[in-house]
Amino acid sequence: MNDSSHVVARLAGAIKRYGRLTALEGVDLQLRRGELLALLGPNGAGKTTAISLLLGLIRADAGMVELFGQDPQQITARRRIGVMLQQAALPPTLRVGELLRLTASYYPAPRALAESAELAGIADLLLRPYARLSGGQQRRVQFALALCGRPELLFLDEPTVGMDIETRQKLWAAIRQLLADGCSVLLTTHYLEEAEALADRVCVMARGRVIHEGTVDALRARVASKRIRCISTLDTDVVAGWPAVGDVHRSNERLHLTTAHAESVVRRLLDADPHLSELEVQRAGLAEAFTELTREAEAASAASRREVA
Ligand SMILES: Nc1ncnc2c1ncn2[C@@H]1O[C@H](COP(=O)(O)OP(=O)(O)OP(=O)(O)O)[C@@H](O)[C@H]1O
Repeated sequence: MNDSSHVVARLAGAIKRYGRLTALEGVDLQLRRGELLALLGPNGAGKTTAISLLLGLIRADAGMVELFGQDPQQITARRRIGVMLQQAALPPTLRVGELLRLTASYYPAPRALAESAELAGIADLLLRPYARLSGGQQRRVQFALALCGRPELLFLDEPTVGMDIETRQKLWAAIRQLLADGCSVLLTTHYLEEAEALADRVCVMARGRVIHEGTVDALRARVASKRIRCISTLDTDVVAGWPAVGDVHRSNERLHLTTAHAESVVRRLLDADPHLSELEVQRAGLAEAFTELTREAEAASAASRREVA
């Protein structure tokens, strides 16, 4: 899988500045055939900028940007991709079916209209004018437009914003089907459960840098925290003073705490409170891992700013 011939999109040392602001500070990123890479990060991290480089919408100030081994502005590379961005400017008077036919006509080997409509779950919307659709329906149409050209690589920038839960899960199922057919997907999302449900790999960005890259499990494992819950009368301030104990709080009779050393903390809890009951230990989810990583990156960046000053 590390063979470079499997790489469909690549940033290497990519730098992008907007005036005095450096939006990307040397970003490396690779997307391989048939995989879904989720690009995560807080607002302003540089995700959209990274995607815009790969789409050829903007140029890097330094570094390498490749789409199928070519300059992203090459039409031969662009014909192999499908794109769903956060904002879509589509002719409002056209009907959904007309929009699909028009978009498919730009591609050399598009899907049949019925297949695209079926995949995106919009078969019942084909005769409706685009502008009259609800926000969630418009997002589904945009998804259909992104996949109608039978792309080898799909860019999905926060695709499920504004969708209800059922629609979101249908879109996830469609994405899984595209992946199974060998399509690669670069997804940005603020919904961590979306990355957890779909991603082969995640790339976490903060302040224009990649601060973590790996599988969802590796990201979780990077954060050693476990959540412990139990019914106990122990004082939260006392427990908070124990070594390796993070946040401690109480809701009614239940004590909640986080720690990187679950075994030793559990032993100590049992020793300190013989009446302790309903003990539960859970590993941290992606949300905790993500929060911890971005907090670390913030702290490191604040420290380097202090050094410079
Ligand atoms: N055209 C532009 N002109 C000036 N600054 C820009 C421009 N586009 C982006 N930026 C800045 O570059 C940085 C990265 O922005 P970007 O949109 O890539 O972040 P993002 O990770 O996609 O954020 P979000 O999650 O909010 O969509 C931000 O500080 C943003 O304000």
